[in-house]
Amino acid sequence: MNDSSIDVTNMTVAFGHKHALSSISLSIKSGEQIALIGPSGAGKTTFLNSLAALTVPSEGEIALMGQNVRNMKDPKQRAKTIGMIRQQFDLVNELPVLHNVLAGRLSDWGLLKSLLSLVFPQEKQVAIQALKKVGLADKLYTKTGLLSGGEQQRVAMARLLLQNPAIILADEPVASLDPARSEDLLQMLTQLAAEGNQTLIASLHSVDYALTYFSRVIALKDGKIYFDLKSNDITKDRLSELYAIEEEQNG
Ligand SMILES: Nc1ncnc2c1ncn2[C@@H]1O[C@H](COP(=O)(O)OP(=O)(O)OP(=O)(O)O)[C@@H](O)[C@H]1O
Repeated sequence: MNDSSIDVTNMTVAFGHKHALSSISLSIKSGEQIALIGPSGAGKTTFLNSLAALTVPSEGEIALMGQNVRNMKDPKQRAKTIGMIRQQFDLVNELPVLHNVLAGRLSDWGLLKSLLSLVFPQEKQVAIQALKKVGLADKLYTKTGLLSGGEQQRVAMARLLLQNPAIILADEPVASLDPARSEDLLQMLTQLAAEGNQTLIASLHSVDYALTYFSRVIALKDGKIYFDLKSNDITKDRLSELYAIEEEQNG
């Protein structure tokens, strides 16, 4: 049975006196696709970073595939469990596209073999297949830094295909893309995750994209869950309340 579930219990993340997240509890089943929305500063990035073990909660527990994240020390196991696409893509600009995609195998192979892997034809074929899937087969040997933002995002997705984690986290994956490319990327990301039976959580600033591409939407506000609903059940009023700018009460 392919388990890629997530269970968060009473998670609080504090930065000094500031509570970026307060007592968050939720469960996500294997294969669910979830959009994370909410105003700036609501805690979306902090939530994703906590699942990826990049931020350590001050209280509470996170279980990925039934295992406590705190005990997941082995980088190989972590890479098989969680993969993250971030706004800055984390690609090496000086290297060709193909090398960046093969870096998806880094945790399996170590740096040297990943870089040398181009001499192993079958590994190269796997990377080429991934690049074909994201529509970049003609850019194998292009220097990654010369690609547009949208193309670089696709390289990051191809790398994720090679890493093949059980859970995919995407932090504002379309932030730097125009509307057509944003739709294209979200379509591809949700389709690839569905094909791989991977759990997907993507934070998005666009409510339209959240409602179009995701069946469940979790809204954060001031570090708390504001709502956790099926897309079909979300009303305009709830969204207006979520994004309302609260006036400072003076005097
Ligand atoms: N390393 C940090 N140190 C101190 N405060 C932080 C740190 N990281 C986040 N915060 C604070 O925690 C809160 C949540 O930030 P977070 O980046 O998670 O929000 P977000 O919902 O992702 O925002 P945005 O949509 O603007 O990216 C904010 O008030 C932010 O200033």
